[in-house]
Amino acid sequence: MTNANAPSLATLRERIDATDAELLALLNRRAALAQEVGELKKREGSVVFRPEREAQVIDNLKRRNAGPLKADNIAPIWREIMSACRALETPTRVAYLGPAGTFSEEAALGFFGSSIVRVPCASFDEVFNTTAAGAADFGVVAVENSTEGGVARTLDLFLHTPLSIIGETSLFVRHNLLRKDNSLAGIRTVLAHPQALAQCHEWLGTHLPGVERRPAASNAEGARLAAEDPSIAAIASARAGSEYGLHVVAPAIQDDPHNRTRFAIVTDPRRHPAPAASGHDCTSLVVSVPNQPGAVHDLLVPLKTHGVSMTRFESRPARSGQWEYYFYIDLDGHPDQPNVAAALTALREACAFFKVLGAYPVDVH
Ligand SMILES: O=C(O)C(=O)C[C@]1(C(=O)O)C=C[C@@H](O)C=C1
Repeated sequence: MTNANAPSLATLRERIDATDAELLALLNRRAALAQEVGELKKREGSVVFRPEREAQVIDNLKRRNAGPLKADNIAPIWREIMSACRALETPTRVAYLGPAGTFSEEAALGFFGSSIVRVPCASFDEVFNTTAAGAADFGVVAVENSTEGGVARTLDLFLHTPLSIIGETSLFVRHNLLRKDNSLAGIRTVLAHPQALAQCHEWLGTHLPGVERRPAASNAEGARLAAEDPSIAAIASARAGSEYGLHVVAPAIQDDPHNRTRFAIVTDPRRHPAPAASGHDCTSLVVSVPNQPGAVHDLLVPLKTHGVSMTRFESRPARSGQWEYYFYIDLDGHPDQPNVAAALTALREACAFFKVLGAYPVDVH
């Protein structure tokens, strides 16, 4: 059915062009304001990136959104806008596990937007070291996966690093089998990061039984090598596939269709102070308790007493050979809140080892 009174395609496009011109003028007005903010911060000697402010901007807009734009589209659009505005104030150098095409890179772009200076690294250790040495302003590291649990190396590095967490972001992780030839026949080796091999364990057992599974430094590194040798298949993102010119031989091969990975954003607290409270924050700590009866129970008492919710509790061996553990704990709230501050003080007293890894706005979608 056609409506004789409905505007034509040409008319609608003219209106879109006019609206885009208005949007462009508004975006430039916003960019000029951000430049002024940048100059003010330079005079004050304060840092440019304010994750709590960016979280609040997105939160406010989501609340005001009258549609038809979907609420889920607000965060990605404004992250890009703020990324472009931030870049006018100062460049943001971000270290992550490379090479191009990794999920870590996707997480970095999702959190900071695309107006960043990319600093791809060969390992999680290198991400920490590069950021601590000041060659990057921020690092992005995988912390936990919904299928595989905690990322052991990152958790171990958190123990002694001078860096703090200032943000988090999570990604839906869809793995694909990538190869130079568009078939499963003749694959002799599957290359991927050990986490990805584990997340696709069942699929590999069913579809490529007996094929060697070899760990790679990253999925994208596996894809790069698969582009050089048709007997190698890689498990990586579709983005990595296009980056290295590979076919998606089998899409979405992760055993859990809801597979997600959570990333932490780290920085040097001497150069970038902790984010102020945003109103919707998380505080991450790592603690150990004396190896005696009731010690873990005692750890939880201050949280109950002060009404602080725990959103994550994970243990890692302390490597003392004594069955001692470090506990990685996420609390709901920010140390600026009196009940959270009181719970932290009580916890510090109950623990043999106590380190606040950071307090930061929870991921906003
Ligand atoms: O409000 C600020 O502090 C700004 O610098 C502006 C702005 C923005 O574009 O809205 C940009 C960078 C900061 O991370 C936060 C917000």
